[in-house]
Amino acid sequence: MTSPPYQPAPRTWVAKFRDAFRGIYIGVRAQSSFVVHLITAALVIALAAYLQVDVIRWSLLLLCIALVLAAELFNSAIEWLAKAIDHAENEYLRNALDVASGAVLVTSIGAAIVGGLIFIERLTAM
Ligand SMILES: Nc1ncnc2c1ncn2[C@@H]1O[C@H](COP(=O)(O)OP(=O)(O)OP(=O)(O)O)[C@@H](O)[C@H]1O
Repeated sequence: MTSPPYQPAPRTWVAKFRDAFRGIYIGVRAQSSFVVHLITAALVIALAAYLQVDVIRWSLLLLCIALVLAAELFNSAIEWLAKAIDHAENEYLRNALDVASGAVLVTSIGAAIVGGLIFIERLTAM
């Protein structure tokens, strides 16, 4: 027997933001690798402050951090969906989960390259 379709009540903007922050909280809690990303982000911010990078480089570094964290949140969302769809082994879910992990890897490599270029340029100019 299938359940009737769930129809959420219309939400206020406050409720939309509350749900979005709830999503961030759940996404962070579900991903053990978030700790690594947060520690890396803190180190990048500390190094950028120490090296006094300019506003353009600050923007690039913060954008990279946001991209990696957003990719992790999407990865977490797909993991929750996968759990809802099937608890048995499923080749399609395996592909979806691996593609989502690949997306996190791609953004992390890109962020590492951008951060590396910015810090190497600043350090060699000192
Ligand atoms: N239902 C399934 N059917 C087939 N393969 C699966 C299934 N669930 C998970 N997997 C495989 O196991 C891997 C890890 O699954 P999952 O991402 O849920 O675990 P995790 O330890 O929470 O991962 P992460 O370290 O990204 O948090 C997936 O990338 C996928 O290859």
